[in-house]
Amino acid sequence: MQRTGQGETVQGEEPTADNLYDYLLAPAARTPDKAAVVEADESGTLTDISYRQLAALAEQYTQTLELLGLEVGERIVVEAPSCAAAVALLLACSKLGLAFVPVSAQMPDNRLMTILTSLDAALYARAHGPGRPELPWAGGTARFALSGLSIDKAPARPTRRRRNVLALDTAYIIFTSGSSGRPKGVVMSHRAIVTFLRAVIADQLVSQCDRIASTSPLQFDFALFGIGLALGSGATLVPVPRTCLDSPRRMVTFLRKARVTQVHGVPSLWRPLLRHDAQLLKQLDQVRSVIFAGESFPLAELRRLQQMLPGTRLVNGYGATESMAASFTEVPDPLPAHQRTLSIGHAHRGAEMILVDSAGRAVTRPGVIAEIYLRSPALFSGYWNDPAATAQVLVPDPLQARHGHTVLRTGDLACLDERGELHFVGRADAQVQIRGHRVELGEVESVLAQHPAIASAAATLVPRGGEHVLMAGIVLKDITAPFDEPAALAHCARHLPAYMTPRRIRPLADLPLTENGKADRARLARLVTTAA
Ligand SMILES: Nc1ncnc2c1ncn2[C@@H]1O[C@H](COS(=O)(=O)NC(=O)C[C@H](N)c2ccccc2)[C@@H](O)[C@H]1O
Repeated sequence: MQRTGQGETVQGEEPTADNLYDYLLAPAARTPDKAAVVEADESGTLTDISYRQLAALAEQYTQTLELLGLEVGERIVVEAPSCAAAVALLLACSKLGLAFVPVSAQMPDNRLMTILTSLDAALYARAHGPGRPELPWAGGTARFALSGLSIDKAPARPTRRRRNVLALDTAYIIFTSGSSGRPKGVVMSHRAIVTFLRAVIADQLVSQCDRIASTSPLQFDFALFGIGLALGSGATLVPVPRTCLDSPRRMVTFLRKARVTQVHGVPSLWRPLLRHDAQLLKQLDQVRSVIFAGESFPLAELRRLQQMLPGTRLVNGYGATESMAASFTEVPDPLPAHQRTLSIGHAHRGAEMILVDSAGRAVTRPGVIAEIYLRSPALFSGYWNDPAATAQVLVPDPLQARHGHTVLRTGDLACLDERGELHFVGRADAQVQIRGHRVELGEVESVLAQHPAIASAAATLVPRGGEHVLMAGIVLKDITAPFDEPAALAHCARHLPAYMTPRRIRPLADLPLTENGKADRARLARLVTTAA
């Protein structure tokens, strides 16, 4: 449907431009009464929001936002859990060409202020609930819920010049902490995200009968992936309330009650279940597939998960926010006993991952570690207001420089196996040099996790007397058992060269995690240092 510029649409015609609103609400025409999003309230009561109801809520939000006369490209910062109202606000922003910038209620005030200020956001909209009384934000503010969107303070903005929303316009911006620590805004256009979703849905990752449980906070694009996969395929999104994630029993009870068939989550989502209540996993007989992403799934834990979910397809979703993702690879069932690394396979339809060495040459021989470059039509537009950082990662295609293509330099290291599939090795910047040797922290962690008494492990470097020493934190399978550090160190010495053996190994109650549920090596370094 062609937009007249006033935001109206001429009914009947297929949308010409890629737009996330048109793409995600297409099922509303075919199956209006089908559940689009399952809402859980505090008491745990589940309510279905149909595609028709979601479209109506999005329309209601659109009308309220339209009165503000915001120009295409203005930024709306949205503080909410993954829920129907947040999805409706994402749709309303997409329809008006406003950039949806999700943040979580757990984000510290100063980081939120940094994001609001660097974006010069037009509006800071938060889902109903306890606010942030001390937030010194002088811009536009709003609150929203299933009942509607109310503007508390209108932004002072020049009126909209009324132009169409283009496929190149920004659909959303995700802030990642980035290894440098300074938050970078990953700007994704409508064309990038719709192209990506069309490709992965064409790769049969989901069927429209699926009920997809999403467990990541909205500020993590794994949550947006769940929204896109569910609605783009006409399936049903089931956001899992944070309160259900802290207890294995509550999580399993929720997944069963919501009749979930596909579960999305980072590897650490499964750790408490695997450690304390693995038997509960047998109750998830309706779960047909699990998609994990964000970091390598420790193989010992992955094997255990596979045993407890017989017949369930486990999919390794690899990629970066700068392209949403790159590949989805089914874990072989059973995972061969000798396998030490996980395959990240081949890129999704329409994209290609290539290995490039430090001299800019393609690596095609198996077993050679080199950097992954991603060729794809679904790449991000750039980092918000940071052309220098953008130029570091959106680089000329090293294998076809003259064509003018730009490719994504992922900063990830991988190597090819005999079948031409890529295996993830680690982050180039997590590669550490110890006494002149290159050390893969991931390799130290996987050796530690093979120790019979150790459930999971994380390694990091801590400054010590002018140099950096390798330290490790571990979680015991039996936290009541005394930890035999010399035995664990001897285990490492048997499997690793001396320079890769940790100086100390510290037992911890849990491995520290980032807000997105990944191993937090910076926090680990502080923990193991103080414990020393
Ligand atoms: N399956 C992996 N094995 C091993 N290292 C990994 C893996 N998935 C990421 N990573 C790492 O995480 C980095 C990207 O981090 S990120 O930008 O925060 N994005 C994510 O973690 C999630 C990603 N956008 C995504 C969203 C939705 C579906 C799949 C993937 C990658 O460059 C890898 O280093």
